[in-house]
Amino acid sequence: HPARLSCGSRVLDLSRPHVMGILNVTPDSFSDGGQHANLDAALRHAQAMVAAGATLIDVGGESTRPGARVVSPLEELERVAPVVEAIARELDVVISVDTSTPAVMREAARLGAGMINDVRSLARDGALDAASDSGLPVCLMHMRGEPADMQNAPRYEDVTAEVRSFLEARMQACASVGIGAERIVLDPGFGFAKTVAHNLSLFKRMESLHALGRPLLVGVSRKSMIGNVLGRDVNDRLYGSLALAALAVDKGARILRVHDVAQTVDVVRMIAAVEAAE
Ligand SMILES: Nc1nc2[nH]c(SCC(=O)O)nc2c(=O)[nH]1
Repeated sequence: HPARLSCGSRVLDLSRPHVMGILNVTPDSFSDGGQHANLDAALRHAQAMVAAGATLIDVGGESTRPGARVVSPLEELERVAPVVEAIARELDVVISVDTSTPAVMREAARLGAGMINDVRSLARDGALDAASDSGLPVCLMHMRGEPADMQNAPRYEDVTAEVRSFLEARMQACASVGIGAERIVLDPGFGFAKTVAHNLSLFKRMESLHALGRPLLVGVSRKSMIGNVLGRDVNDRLYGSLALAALAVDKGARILRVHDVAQTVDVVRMIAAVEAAE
């Protein structure tokens, strides 16, 4: 696949792996300061991740963790818009907006976002049109149901085959509103409507998704698939996250969505050094 992804005013060279830093602007990730303090803290966090080598920052205003409560579009917009505007003004980085809400997609694109990252693959009313109108690239991710119920005994015959056909179908939905394949990034959706066994099998077989001909984004950082295997809680999953980051790059993933940017950048750099050797 052509490795250049045009992200608004910037171009990402996806012939090599990139690290996407996670910037949660949900209340549970906020300090208890006021809105301004939180905006300042968010901008400083983004700045640190860019300094550490992140070439994308993923700004999310709605927690999509299992059981997360629903956020109103207005509330989500009030959290996300100021942060996108500040990063677009202050930093040289591709801003990905992690949202399923059409109004948030439109406003973020207007404020300088360079990519739409929708865990619901543009399923909500108006999302396909909002993404199409934005002109931005879109990450399509596999998920079933909603965070409130997606982990209730998910079942698959062949999880990788079903994820692949889901993503294929969403690519066709995108094509039907003029979002060409060249604007698509694909994501298996680790941790969304999947058991640990499903996640590990999907990870092992993720290379079959290359048949769809689009770059892969992988988000496994600090997730429960690591916690379950290692028996570690969320703040002790760095080593497991780095192991999977290395494996994902080895399997051809081109965007790694992570919390621990500096550490993951070192993993990517070591792999690049080996690949560049004689
Ligand atoms: N594209 C994409 N977006 C995401 N947003 C989250 S939120 C849950 C968490 O970080 O634990 N995960 C993902 C992911 O895996 N892929």
